Amino acid sequence: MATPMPGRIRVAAALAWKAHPVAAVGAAVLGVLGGLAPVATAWLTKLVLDALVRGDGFAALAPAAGGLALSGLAVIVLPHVSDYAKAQLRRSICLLIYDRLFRAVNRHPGLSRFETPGFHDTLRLAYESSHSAPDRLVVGALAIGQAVITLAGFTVTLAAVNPLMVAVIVVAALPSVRIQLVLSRKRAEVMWDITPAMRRQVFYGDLLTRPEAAKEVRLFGLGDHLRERMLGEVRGINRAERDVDRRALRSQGVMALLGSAVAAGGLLWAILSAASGGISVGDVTVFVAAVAGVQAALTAIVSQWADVHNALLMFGHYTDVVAAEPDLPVPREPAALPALRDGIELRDVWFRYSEEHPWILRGVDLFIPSGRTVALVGVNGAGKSTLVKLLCRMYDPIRGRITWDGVDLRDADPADLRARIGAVFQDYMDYDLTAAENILLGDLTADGEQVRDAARRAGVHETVTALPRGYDTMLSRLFGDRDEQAGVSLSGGQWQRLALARAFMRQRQDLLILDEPSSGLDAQAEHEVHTSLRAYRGERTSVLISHRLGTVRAADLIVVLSEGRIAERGTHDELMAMGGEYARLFTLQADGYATGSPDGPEDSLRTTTPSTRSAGR
Ligand SMILES: Nc1ncnc2c1ncn2[C@@H]1O[C@H](COP(=O)(O)OP(=O)(O)OP(=O)(O)O)[C@@H](O)[C@H]1O
Repeated sequence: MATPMPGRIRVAAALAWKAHPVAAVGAAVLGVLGGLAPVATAWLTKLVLDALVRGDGFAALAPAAGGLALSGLAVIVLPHVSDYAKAQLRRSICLLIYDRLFRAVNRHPGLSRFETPGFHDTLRLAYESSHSAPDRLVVGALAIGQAVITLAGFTVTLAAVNPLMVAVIVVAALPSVRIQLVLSRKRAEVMWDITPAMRRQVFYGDLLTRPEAAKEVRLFGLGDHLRERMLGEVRGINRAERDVDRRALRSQGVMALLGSAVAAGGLLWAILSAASGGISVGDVTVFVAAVAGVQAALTAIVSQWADVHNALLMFGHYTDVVAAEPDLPVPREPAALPALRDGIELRDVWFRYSEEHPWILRGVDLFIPSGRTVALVGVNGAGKSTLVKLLCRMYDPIRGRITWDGVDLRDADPADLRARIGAVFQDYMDYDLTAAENILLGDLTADGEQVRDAARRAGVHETVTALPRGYDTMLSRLFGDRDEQAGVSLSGGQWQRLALARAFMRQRQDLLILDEPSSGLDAQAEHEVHTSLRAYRGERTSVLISHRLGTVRAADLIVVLSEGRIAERGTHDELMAMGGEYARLFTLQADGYATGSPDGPEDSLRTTTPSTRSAGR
């Protein structure tokens, strides 16, 4: 739910105070002095001029002249000091707000928030505006404070010379205030409306620039098509922004004309009054300064207020993200999750990604005994990866429950659960970091020996040591050392082995989840990895997903998922004897190898296998 405006102001003020109290107070004090300086200058100028006209001696003039020199100095110096304090404040707020924003993002233990477009847009706007919105809020509020002080000083000044003029200027400024507020709301609305287009623009831009996409973009000749689509988005964004700018230009132009007419009328009155002896020459100068000062202060207040208002609207995205409840409920006192003894049980588990999506799992009952290997097989979209995401508690079942030795996963802290799990997902990550860091991310507390050990087990140690800088080689074409060494990129299968090594880093793991762990490996490598995995799995509980049925035949239990339901279960021999879907698929693959069919085992599976991630690299 959106945080109300007063709440946002409170949050922004608290942020400024927390970020840098000295800079915040300094900026406020400098703002007050900066607001008073022009008024003091105008008054002192009047005093000096009137004294000169009266023919007073230097002694009588000296205090006012000295004061004038000082206030002139203040008018020149204060803005610089104030800018320094505000910049200091801005940097500190930026640091603090990034910290809070990403803490809030990390508070969501599950995935659902990241897959909700609305939240995604809010997050993006919060991130993009977080380095500017709070700063604009605080700096804008300080500028308003300063302008209010100047306004008050000049209003009193003006009232002393011509009270009617005060009323005329204020009334003339009122429509401008209203217009600025409407405009700032409109700008925030436009910003929200164009966010999806901006996301698409970034997406197309990424496709045109990312090395991963460059291959297909060239192969299919997509460059111009993608460029056009990106430009289409930019044109749409520009149109929306231009419409608001035009509105602003029209209304602000009218307001500027009105202000000039009022100022010209005032000047005429002052000159005529001075000519007829109604007011002094000093009064004319102070009057002219006051009219300009009041108008400038009102303009500053109005435009700053519009900016503050707009920043408040944008800041609302930050407060929304920070206030959002975790996507999965985490109990205050989570149940302990000791090492797995009996097993993990899914009892009548139903799941869909949202109410708009179809059911993906429909009443799954499954027991994964401790120390055993359970293989999940089934056609594309059967729900295998979804099931393992539920095991990691990336989502909670909509109905039914999953228990870990009898403890409902909903009662556990997801962090405790994940500390007990090692996993390689089908869509594992390649990190643009060094080879060692790519593995170390599996357990940040580990040392170099553990990293090498995991690499050996995943069969990637030799590959890594052969790299230009061994484990310290940057595995990135984007972030290589500019002068010395271009980054190195690995093959799909090598990346996959690194992901395996990362999963092996979890020392306390009780459950090993392998979702297509060898999809990108050559036959020899696949054989080695599976031998190594079998040895490594040892007594560990593991869940293995693979479309290559030869790799799952040794599993203690093979489960065939079909349209979210368990269609068959048993050992390889039992399922073959049953003569159902598993037997059909297995025979299809085996025949492909045996007959050397031109369709081959891989092709015969193409109706059922996913296009693996590495295949796309
Ligand atoms: N984040 C998501 N949001 C919405 N739908 C999703 C999401 N992830 C998966 N799905 C849908 O859920 C269904 C099951 O997907 P899942 O990845 O679990 O299948 P799978 O059995 O692992 O398939 P594959 O063999 O192709 O990897 C698919 O229809 C997919 O479109």
